[in-house]
Amino acid sequence: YVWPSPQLDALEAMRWDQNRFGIAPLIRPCDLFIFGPANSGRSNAADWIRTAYHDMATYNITDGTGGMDASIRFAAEQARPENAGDGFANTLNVLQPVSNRYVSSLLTSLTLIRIAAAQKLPSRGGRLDAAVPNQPGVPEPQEGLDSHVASFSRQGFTKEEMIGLVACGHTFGGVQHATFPTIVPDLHDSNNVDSVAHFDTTNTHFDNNVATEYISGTTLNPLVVGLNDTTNSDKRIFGSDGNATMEAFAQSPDLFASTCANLFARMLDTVPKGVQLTDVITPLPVKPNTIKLIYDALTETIAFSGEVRLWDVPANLSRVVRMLWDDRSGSTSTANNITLSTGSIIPIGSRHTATWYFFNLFPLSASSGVSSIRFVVDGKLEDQQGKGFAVNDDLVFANSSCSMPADGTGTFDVAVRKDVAPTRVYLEQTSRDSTSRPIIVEIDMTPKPVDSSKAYAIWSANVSSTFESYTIGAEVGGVKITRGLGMSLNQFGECSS
Ligand code: HEM
Repeated sequence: YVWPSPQLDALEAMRWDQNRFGIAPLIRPCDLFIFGPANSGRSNAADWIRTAYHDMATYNITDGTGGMDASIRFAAEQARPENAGDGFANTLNVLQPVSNRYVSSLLTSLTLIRIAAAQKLPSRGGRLDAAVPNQPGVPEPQEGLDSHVASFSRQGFTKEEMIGLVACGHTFGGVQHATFPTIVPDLHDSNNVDSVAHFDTTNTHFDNNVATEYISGTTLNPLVVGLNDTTNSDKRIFGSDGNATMEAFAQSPDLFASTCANLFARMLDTVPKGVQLTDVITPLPVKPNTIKLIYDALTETIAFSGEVRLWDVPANLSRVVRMLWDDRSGSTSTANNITLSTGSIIPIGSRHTATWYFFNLFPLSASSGVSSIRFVVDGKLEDQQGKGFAVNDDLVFANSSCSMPADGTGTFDVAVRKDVAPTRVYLEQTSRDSTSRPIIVEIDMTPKPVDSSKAYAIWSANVSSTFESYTIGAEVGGVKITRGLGMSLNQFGECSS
């Protein structure tokens, strides 16, 4: 995709740049469980994967209802017997706060699956959080094989795919005594105080041991060798094709990994009818980030700062990264270039690196502004195949914005370029609706008297929090536009009176 695209930029960062933008600390080490002691026997990873499946399993391929839409966040869904346990509430407690106008509540859980299961799994965005709970439909262990086959068929999976998906899910975690006391007894194990009977011996890792142990007859999977045969659903499912699929998985870790990557991708992309997923999101080789423009009316300048990420470039301390920019008229003066500060290298798992270069607050003439930037990396031009990286200087925060620490309030000033003529300018604040979906609340701004000697006019609004982050919104020619990096008042000075 072409940068900038606020939604794809956010999804790309969440998917690929986990160390900087999100959830890596919640899944490393693999057995991390933040809702209980280290010896609980449980893990965040297992909870999140089960959550993703239970969210999807309501899908009805006939009418396109249900599917991946974060409806599992509704208490009414979590209260159903098919959703026994606190794993869903735990998952949502962690992931919902990370969601925003561009990233749905369950996206991070999906991201985790992609990271855990197969880095190469294609990743798409565009899922939407449901407004109401879905119909029930998650399979339960006491059901017979025919019922499970019918259930997976309704979800869009064949019998063979059912065997695969269950094996791929059940390489993580296990069955808890507290939730399923008739399947798992109290284990009286000080290394597993929640008495979780794990599906395989490597329950926090993605590997084919669920299959090798099943085929070799050493499995302790409680849904295969449980004392009550009625709830041995994995035994019935795994054996339903004469063990052909499980044999093949046991013989080939690669086949297991690639099959699971496919099936997980299918599971994650099973969305309600009408939801349009994006193209596969791949990491941008060169990605500007945190581009910040701040107008100063006293000096008629714009302070300009930001950073750029180079993806998967070799470590090289002597690399020279320069930035060139076009002013608003599109012309590039040879003076419009700067060498960026030496990068910091952030490993992304064991497979990728992100190397960051920075530029800091240098003033541009407000009458010339900036329209586009490009980079030169060790002499090679990086400009999105000639398109450049567009930068908007039409609506920017003004440094006359100020806070009053005494009462935690303050004033935002937004500078509006005089040729723009918006009918409305407002601050955008992210809030939640009654079902916890992110929504944007608009705080109207009022124009100040115009100073004809300046390139920008100022619009103002008082806000009651110096910590809340706002972006800029405006209506121009009947169209709503969003601008700016989110900023809070405590990033500006104190008000003088
Ligand atoms: C017939 C189909 C299935 C049945 C009857 C079934 C049943 C169960 C049961 C009873 C548990 C124990 C939950 C607990 O104690 O908290 C469980 C755990 C789990 N299931 Fe399934 N499951 C099925 C399919 C799947 C699929 C398709 C996936 C994923 C693709 C999946 C992923 C998981 C995971 C990751 C756990 C471990 C949760 C944890 O340890 O916290 N399951 N399953």
